Amino acid sequence: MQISQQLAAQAVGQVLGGRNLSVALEELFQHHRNITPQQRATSQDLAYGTIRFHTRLEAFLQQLLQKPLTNAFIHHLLLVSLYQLVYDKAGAHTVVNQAVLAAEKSRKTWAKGLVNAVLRNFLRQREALEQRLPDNEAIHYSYPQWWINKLRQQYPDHWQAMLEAGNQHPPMTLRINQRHMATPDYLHLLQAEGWDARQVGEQAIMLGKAVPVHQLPGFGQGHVSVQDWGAQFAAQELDVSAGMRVLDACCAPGGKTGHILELADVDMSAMDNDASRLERVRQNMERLQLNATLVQGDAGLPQAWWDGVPYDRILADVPCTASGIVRRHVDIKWLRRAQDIETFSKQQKGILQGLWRLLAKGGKLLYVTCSVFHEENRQQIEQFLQSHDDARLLPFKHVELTNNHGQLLPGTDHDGFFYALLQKV
Ligand SMILES: C[S@@+](CC[C@H](N)C(=O)[O-])C[C@H]1O[C@@H](n2cnc3c(N)ncnc32)[C@H](O)[C@@H]1O
Repeated sequence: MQISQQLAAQAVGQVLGGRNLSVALEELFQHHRNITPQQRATSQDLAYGTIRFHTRLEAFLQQLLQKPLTNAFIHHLLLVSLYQLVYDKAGAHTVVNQAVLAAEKSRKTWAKGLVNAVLRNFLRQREALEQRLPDNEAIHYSYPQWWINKLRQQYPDHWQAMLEAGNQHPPMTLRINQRHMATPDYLHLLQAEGWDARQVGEQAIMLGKAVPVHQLPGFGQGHVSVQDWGAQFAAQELDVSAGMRVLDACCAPGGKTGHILELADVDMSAMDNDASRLERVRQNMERLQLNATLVQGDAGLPQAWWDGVPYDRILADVPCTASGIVRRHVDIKWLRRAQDIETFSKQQKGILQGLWRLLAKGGKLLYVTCSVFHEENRQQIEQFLQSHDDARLLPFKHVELTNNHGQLLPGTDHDGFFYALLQKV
């Protein structure tokens, strides 16, 4: 556990310094190639959990320190250990002993005693410390205050549930490749092997417990992919049929590209501006045994890559704040700044306008974000409709989208997404 606490503490430090969590962890694992898969998984769990509840853990720690702690590693090691003591199932004494050993390795003579004292004090006074936590929303929910304020203002009836949904462990949801197998058949196969699984959507099965993908029956043969149920609405709403010319703009890593191609034999162009992410699309198409023409380019500047033939369907899964998927990308809470919303919103506007010109008359464009902020979603579409007489908004197939004007609120069964289906008239 000690090495996992140590790596998690380093990763937490990097995220609080502005780095992406998965990149930070990957780099640490590269430097510690001898750790076991179990230690790797534990490091990841501890880093994710500590980042998820950072504000609350910091508030506990501040009550336990007599003077400010200047050593960043020890500070983050204490946060990770507190996370374990508050939220994790590991035994309290093991957590403390291992943290003390990790502190000893830092070669600071004072650190061992301090870590021991802080964590044991926490165990002794836990209830009192909990009661003395400041009555403050940012600490209660563990989100930046600007984020809480924005959700409260935009979702007066749902903001608390949305904040709490973002602090849950995300479910692992599968998409069954209809070209290979019907969803109920794959579910029977899983259940016959004793898996805890249930069907949640037409092609979606949710697992009771996350597993490494290579353990999924038929993963290598392309029978199944991992994709949140809410993300699976995209291919279904796009309303594709055989022979259509389809553009999946902003496609990488190709989750939705694969789904569209599983549903219909379309002529698919999959584009993204990031070459390394396009490579992942290529690998995914290979695994699924599907064909797409991969294009590298800027979706907002189609003159550089478009061949001039209009598309029947366009999927615009635009870059966004990702505020609807914080339970999967916990670092987003701390990496985003309020002003990023405007930057994304401008970029989204440019992409939407650029792509609209490529759509055939009568064709449909599905605009998608994994955000819950109105500026990127309903306000973006309202402005687009005001400035484009040739665009009309179409109704959805999914009642979950109809209920909330295209905004899928994050909940137990899916992440938060926004959808708008536009037709060129
Ligand atoms: C939300 S992700 C797409 C997820 C993908 N549709 C899927 O379902 O797997 C957004 C993608 O947009 C790409 N991107 C960002 N800005 C872009 C631009 N100006 N032109 C094209 N792609 C862009 C990013 O590289 C990223 O892969």
